Amino acid sequence: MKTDVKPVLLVAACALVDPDGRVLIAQRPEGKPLAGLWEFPGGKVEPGETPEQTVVREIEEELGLETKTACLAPLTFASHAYESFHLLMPLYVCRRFWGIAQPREGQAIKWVRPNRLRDYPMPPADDPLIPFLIDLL
Ligand SMILES: Nc1nc2c([nH]c(=O)n2[C@@H]2O[C@H](COP(=O)(O)OP(=O)(O)OP(=O)(O)O)[C@@H](O)[C@H]2O)c(=O)[nH]1
Repeated sequence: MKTDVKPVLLVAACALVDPDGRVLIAQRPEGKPLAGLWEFPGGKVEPGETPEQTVVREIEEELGLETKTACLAPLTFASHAYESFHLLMPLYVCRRFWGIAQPREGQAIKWVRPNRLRDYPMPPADDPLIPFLIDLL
């Protein structure tokens, strides 16, 4: 039997929740893997960072929003085998952030009710996360 060894990639992502209980999703720009799919803000955990620090940094870089690690609550995680790596992605929820979300990297963004998330094609790793957001919100 062939053993399938893939590197584990740690990515931290966050569901930003607005006062109406809507969640922010961003569309991956052209030219990136999985372009056109909608995803939660976040990115790869860089050496020396905690996953919470990654989320705080990425939200600032991608959306111009400020938050703090203490404002992130863990909700669930994705564990998904992609072709060349295995994604491990904690999903945090954040209701306390400052600023107005502005797409800073050419991506489209949308605030969406969790029960409408299925209207937006997301990466396969994200599908199992949606029921947790529906239950929470
Ligand atoms: N941020 C984010 N990434 C996700 C989600 N779902 C999912 O499968 N991913 C995967 O996790 C990885 C995120 O890495 P990233 O956004 O930092 O990396 P990237 O591919 O844009 O590359 P780069 O930023 O190094 O250019 C990608 O492979 C992406 O497809 C999600 O909901 N949010």
